Amino acid sequence: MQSDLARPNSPHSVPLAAVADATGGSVSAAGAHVQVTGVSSDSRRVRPGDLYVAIPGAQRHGAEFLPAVVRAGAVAVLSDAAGAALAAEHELPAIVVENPRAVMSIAAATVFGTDITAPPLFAVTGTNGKTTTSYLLHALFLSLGLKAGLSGTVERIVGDARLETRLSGRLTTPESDYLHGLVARMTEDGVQAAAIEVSSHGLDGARVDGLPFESAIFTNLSQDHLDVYGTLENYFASKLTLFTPRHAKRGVIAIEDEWGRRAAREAQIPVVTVARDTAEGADIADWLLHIDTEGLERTDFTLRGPNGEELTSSIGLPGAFTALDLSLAVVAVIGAGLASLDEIREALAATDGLHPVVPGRLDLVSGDSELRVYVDYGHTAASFRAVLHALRPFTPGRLFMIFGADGDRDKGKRPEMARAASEESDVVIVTDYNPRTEDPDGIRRTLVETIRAEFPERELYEIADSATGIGHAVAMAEVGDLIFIGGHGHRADVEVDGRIVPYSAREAAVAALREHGWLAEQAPSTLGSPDAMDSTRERRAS
Ligand SMILES: CC(=O)N[C@H]1[C@@H](OP(=O)(O)OP(=O)(O)OC[C@H]2O[C@@H](n3ccc(=O)[nH]c3=O)[C@H](O)[C@@H]2O)O[C@H](CO)[C@@H](O)[C@@H]1O[C@H](C)C(=O)N[C@@H](C)C(=O)N[C@H](CCC(=O)O)C(=O)O
Ligand SMILES: Nc1ncnc2c1ncn2[C@@H]1O[C@H](COP(=O)(O)OP(=O)(O)OP(=O)(O)O)[C@@H](O)[C@H]1O
Repeated sequence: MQSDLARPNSPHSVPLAAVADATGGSVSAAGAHVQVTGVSSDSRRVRPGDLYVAIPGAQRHGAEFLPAVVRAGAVAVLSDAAGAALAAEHELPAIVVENPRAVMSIAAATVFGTDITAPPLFAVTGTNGKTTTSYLLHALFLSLGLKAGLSGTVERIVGDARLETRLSGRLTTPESDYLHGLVARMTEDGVQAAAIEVSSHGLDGARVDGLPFESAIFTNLSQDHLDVYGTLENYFASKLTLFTPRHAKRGVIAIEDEWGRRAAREAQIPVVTVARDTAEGADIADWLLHIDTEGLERTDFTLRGPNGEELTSSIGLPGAFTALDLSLAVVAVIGAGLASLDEIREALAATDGLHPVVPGRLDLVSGDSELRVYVDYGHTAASFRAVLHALRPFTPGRLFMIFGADGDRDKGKRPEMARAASEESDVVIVTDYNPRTEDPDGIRRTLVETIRAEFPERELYEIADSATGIGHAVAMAEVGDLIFIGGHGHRADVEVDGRIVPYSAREAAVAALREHGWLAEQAPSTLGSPDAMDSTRERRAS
């Protein structure tokens, strides 16, 4: 596992006793003169000089990995009594606390120095749009001439350096030791502003504790993760903890439905609200977004502030919701004092709007082929609706929707996903998505039965293999049609029967487009680069 970006290159040395003081733990006598230079809760990331945080997890106790941790050069342990006893067997000094995960952020902040200095950090939470809004923030920072950072589902970015999450533990919101190390590295590398995706799991797991967020953004809330939370109310309560002084100085909240309005009412920090002028919350929003023109290539908008100030600009993505995500980013940047509206207007005007690259979200994988094919990571009913609604008006032919549902996650959301997938599309192809340890036939059955019962007129195919389903859609498609592949997004693998198997819907789509003559043969390295992709510009012989 690579971990380089989440570590400062020149770490400081901190007395173990100082970490014990900060965490309120007791340190064994052997630790009196020990110095630590890093913190890790994952044995696979331990470096010489580290304090290893041995966490009792649901699957394992981190102390099980002490032999590997010692070999990797850890010099001390922070753990509960059971972990500390095992550490003594390995002659490692230990700080003993009741709940190691709860205080890990304090240890990490003390060692990595993030309690003293950090770039302005912008947190983004919500069911849909965390990744999108984080990339829009990142693109906005860059357009303002700032050195920028990002941490999210797809990758971690520090200036020009990038690390994919599949190489760094996969979590959208990594553990606090990782995040504090990453922020320390950002400081060291001169990053001037960073966007951090914050999941509800991250909030509950104390993963963002101790990070001084200048601003916290709430995009929206809809059904997801009810396997963990039981009710939307509990899920909402988890998200809302971000909007407290413990985490953030101020907030920016989209108030397009009752969840957003409640978030604004119940937040315990000063918040500013944003809504489209057509949305339910428009009458009370501080900032109003008007969509001037929608298209597949760009969305033109005007954002009006509470004092009559205006920003007319555009975003190089389809969907009014992407303009809303950008508005949240703009208002957060202004609120945090990072730039004025005039400076943002000037920066965006210089490039005729913002042209972000959001990996795996509304990702046009067909280049300039006459058949448009999008791959997208969205895997909730709300995101299906938002995207299909945005694409429908610009699809003169048939709209193909290819999707499946996650295994081992919130089974209750599957029927609503099937509805959302079918409402505005003409052809629906249900495939396997990411079954994990669940029986994929059973997952498809729920989706297919819902569509058959509620949309009997819909042209429906059940094709287990995702690549075959994509191939089938491309083979049937004609000029004017549009294919939307929901779920896989940026991912290059899926979990089947508990095993990680390589699979890229993006590559499957490009291969099918080539096979059926929509795209000329190209070297794979040009994949996804519209300029480099030759369209056959001829109607495929059907
Ligand atoms: C429910 C949950 O979030 N669990 C997370 C939690 O697991 P856990 O506390 O049970 O830990 P464990 O696996 O028993 O391991 C105990 C300790 O041993 C350590 N260990 C483990 C193995 C090893 O070889 N060496 C080692 O040191 C672990 O780092 C950990 O410190 O801590 C682990 C270590 O960080 C995470 O990998 C694990 O995420 C699991 C895999 C997961 O799937 N989490 C998902 C639900 C999640 O957090 N998702 C959200 C995004 C949700 C969304 O919006 O879509 C996210 O932020 O990613
Ligand atoms: N404001 C929004 N409202 C509804 N859908 C949105 C919004 N912003 C983005 N989306 C769509 O939602 C889906 C998920 O987007 P994105 O990956 O940015 O969200 P996320 O919160 O990071 O999701 P995840 O936690 O699953 O990674 C995509 O289809 C994206 O186009």
